[in-house]
Amino acid sequence: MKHQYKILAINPGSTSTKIAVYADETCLFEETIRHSAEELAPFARINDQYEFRRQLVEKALTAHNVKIEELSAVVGRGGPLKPIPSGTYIVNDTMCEDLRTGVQAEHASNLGGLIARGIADQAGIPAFIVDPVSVDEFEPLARITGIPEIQRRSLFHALNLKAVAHRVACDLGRDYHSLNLIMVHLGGGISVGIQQGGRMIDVANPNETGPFSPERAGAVPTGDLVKMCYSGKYTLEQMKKKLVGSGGLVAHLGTNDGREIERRINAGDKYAALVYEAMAYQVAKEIGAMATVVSGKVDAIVLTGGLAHSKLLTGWISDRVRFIADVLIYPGEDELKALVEGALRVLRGEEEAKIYR
Ligand SMILES: Nc1ncnc2c1ncn2[C@@H]1O[C@H](COP(=O)(O)OP(=O)(O)O)[C@@H](O)[C@H]1O
Ligand SMILES: CCCC(=O)OP(=O)(O)O
Repeated sequence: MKHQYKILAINPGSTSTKIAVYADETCLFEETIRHSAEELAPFARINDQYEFRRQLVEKALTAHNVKIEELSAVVGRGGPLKPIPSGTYIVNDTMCEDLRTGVQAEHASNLGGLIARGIADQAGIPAFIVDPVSVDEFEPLARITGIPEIQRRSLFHALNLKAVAHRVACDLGRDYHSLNLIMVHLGGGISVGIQQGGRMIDVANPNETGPFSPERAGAVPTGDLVKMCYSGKYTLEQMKKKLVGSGGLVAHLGTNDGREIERRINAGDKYAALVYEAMAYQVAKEIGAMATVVSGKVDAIVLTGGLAHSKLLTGWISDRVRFIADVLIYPGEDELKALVEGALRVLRGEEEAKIYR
C-alpha cells in the first residue's frame, strides 16, 4: 500500500487564518479562523500576532482531534521573501529571520512559514512554504525599463498559478516542463504571466502594471500619475492606496465584487458594463503581449481565480485571444490544496526541497 502523509496547511490573510489537514490528496477538514479588528488591534506589527494565531491553529487541531505528533509535515503560505525560484522550501532559520523582519514587505502571509515552523518543531517534522509571491524566474530581458534605476519585478500569484499549471499539464497528459503556458490569475489583483519550460519568465506584477483589476489600478499613463503625485492633493499613503486597494473596479464602481457588478449590468447599468469589459480588454491585451515573449508558440492560455467563474468576463477575454491558443478555464483558487500538493511532491521524492539562503 502507498504511504499516507498527513499534512497541516496554514494560510494567514489580513483578517483570517485558513487551515486544513489533508491525508495525501484528501481533505480531512478545512477551517477559516476569523480575526476581528478588535482582536488584532493590540498588535503593533503583523509579526506580533505570531503567538496569538499559532495558539488558535493548535486549538483548532485539538477541536478536530488531530494531534501534532500524527502529522508528517506542516506547510505555510510564504510571504514576500527575497526573489527566489519556484518550488517547495524548507523553513530554515534564515527564512524565519526574513519572514520576521518582512524583507520585501510586511504581510500576513509572512506568518505562514513562521507558524508552520513553530508547530512542526514540536513534533520534529519538516516545515515548508510553497511558491511565495516573490518567486522570480525572469529572464534578464524582462527586467529592463527605460529608467535604469527602476527594474521590472517578479511578484505574482505564484502559489495558485504554479499549482494550476501542474494540473493543466496533468490534464493534458503533458510533461510540466514541456509546456508554454500563458497563466492568468483573475482575483482581487490580476497576474498575467508566461511560463516556459516550467519557469515564469515574465509576468505583469498585479500591484504595479498590466491590466487594472477589482482592487488595483494596473498600468496607468505615467505622466498623469506623476502630476497627481505632485499635485499636493494626496499623501504618499493615499497615492499608494489609489494604486493598490482602492484602484480598478473599486475606484470606478465602488465595489470589488464581480457578482455585484454583473447584477448591475443585468439591471442595465451601462457604465458598469463599460468598465467591466475594459478590464477584460486589458487582460486580453496583456495576454497578447505575453504571447510575443515566446514568439507565439503558446500551448494554452489558462484563466483561473475567482473571476474565472464569470462566463461574461472569460467570454470577452476568450473572444479576443483564442486566435493565439486554446483557452482553458480553471475557476477559483484553492491555496490550501496547492500548499499540500507542494509538500507532497517533496515528501514523495518527486521534487527536492529547496534551501532558502
Ligand atoms: N461567480 C462569480 N462571478 C463573478 N465574479 C466572481 C464569482 N466568484 C468570485 N468572483 C470574484 O472573484 C474575485 C475574487 O477572486 P479570488 O481569486 O478569490 O481573489 P484573491 O486573488 O484576491 O484571493 C472577487 O472580485 C469576486 O467577486
Ligand atoms: C503581489 C502579488 C500577489 C498578490 O497580489 O496577492 P494578493 O492578491 O493575495 O494580495
